Amino acid sequence: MADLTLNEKRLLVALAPRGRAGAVALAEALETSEEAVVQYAHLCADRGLAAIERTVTKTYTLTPEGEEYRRSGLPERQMLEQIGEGIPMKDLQALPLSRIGIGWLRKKGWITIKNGVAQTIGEVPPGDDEIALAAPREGMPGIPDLLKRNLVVEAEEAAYTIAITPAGAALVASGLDLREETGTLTRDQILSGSWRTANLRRYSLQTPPKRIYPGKSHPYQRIIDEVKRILMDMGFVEMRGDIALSAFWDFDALFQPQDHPAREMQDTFYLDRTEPLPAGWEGVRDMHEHGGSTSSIGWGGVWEAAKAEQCVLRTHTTPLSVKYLIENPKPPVKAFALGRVYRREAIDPTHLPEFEQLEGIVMDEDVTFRHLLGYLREFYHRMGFENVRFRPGYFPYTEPSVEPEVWVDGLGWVELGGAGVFREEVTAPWGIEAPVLAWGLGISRVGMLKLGLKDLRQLYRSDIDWIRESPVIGEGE
Ligand SMILES: N[C@@H](Cc1ccccc1)C(=O)O
Repeated sequence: MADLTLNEKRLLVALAPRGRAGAVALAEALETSEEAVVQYAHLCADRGLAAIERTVTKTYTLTPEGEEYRRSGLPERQMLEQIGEGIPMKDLQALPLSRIGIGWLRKKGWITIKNGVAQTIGEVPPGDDEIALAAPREGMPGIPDLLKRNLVVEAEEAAYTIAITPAGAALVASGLDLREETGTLTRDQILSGSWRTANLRRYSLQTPPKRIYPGKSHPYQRIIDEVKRILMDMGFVEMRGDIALSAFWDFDALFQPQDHPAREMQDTFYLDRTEPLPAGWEGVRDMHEHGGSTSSIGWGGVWEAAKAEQCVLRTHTTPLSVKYLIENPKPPVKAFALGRVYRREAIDPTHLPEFEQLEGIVMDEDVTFRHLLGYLREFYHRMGFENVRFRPGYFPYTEPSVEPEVWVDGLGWVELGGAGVFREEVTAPWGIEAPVLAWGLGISRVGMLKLGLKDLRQLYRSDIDWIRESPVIGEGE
């Protein structure tokens, strides 16, 4: 029994001659608290050296009202003493305490009422309630009534009795080392060599340690970091940009017609501000109106600068790609952005008005649609999604376009965004000539799936228990 500490040994030694004793008495003998004794006893009990018995006693304290009645008698008793043999009801009602007393007098059958006169039944010995009120103790028959009348309150008190087991007694009989224990060695003890003779406290390998929760980032942030890491591993550089930008960048530069439904107020958050059009905007206007100098015929109609100048909260991260390509028009380009986007969605378990998108572009002399599918498949594989498939899609800025889907057990195919090859209508106004593969993928959905959540909103919670218990994802941690 090397792993008993001095405290448990002392408890056993104190217990041995008595066999069994109350924790309070033991605490006195060991000059410690009752709680400490119970704690040591539990450690002994775990090793089969002692047994603990817990008895709960109920105690009763009088309420102020109960205290008063204990002194002067219950209202019905006080009244009974005043009425004598008989009393007209209205005189009875005029007596002090009558509001409480009359009801009880009748209920207990101490009076009967005939023709407006209350008649007593003579002397009544104290009832169970009165006996209990004098000195309430557990088990008295009058207690429930006193509780109901709110004259006493009940409390529970636990008392512990500890008994030594034969194994415990044998251990004590075999002699226990009761020298002071050393928990942590000091420098002096090491230098002087006195550690050799010190009674070192042993480690208990059976006792489960207290759980500790070191600081860690939010589970969703971990996934975002993981996604960024994967893209960087795949050779992409990160692009960043503003959350608020003009509709020119969010829509027009992406060849989204000015009457496109996604541009409506009910789908997009418009800001009360405008931004001047950037240099080169005329190319975008021409593209919309007639296809510029390409073979495209554009959307036709008149392109309005005022609509393009309106600022919006970005509805996707794709404008970052166009801006980045304008600054880096020569291949090769491999860039990604992971950021928040905003749409006027009604909130439900799978829709939020703000969420994260992963945007990516690959521009090179001879990249094709097949490379695009390869990149997407590779990305999802690295994210842990084995099965990826592509369905034809439509976006005003890509041709061909696809919607990648991943298979999730229990959910089936889950759609995760869009992708395609940028149309000439997007790239030509800026003199970009090499093909550009592009995608915009919902990352909050991925986060939800990877964290096993059923509701997108849970991603943005800061529920501390959830965060504490959430597993650490990603490598290198
Ligand atoms: N921007 C699109 C996704 C997309 C990006 C790039 C190319 C094609 C599609 C969306 O929000 O859903």
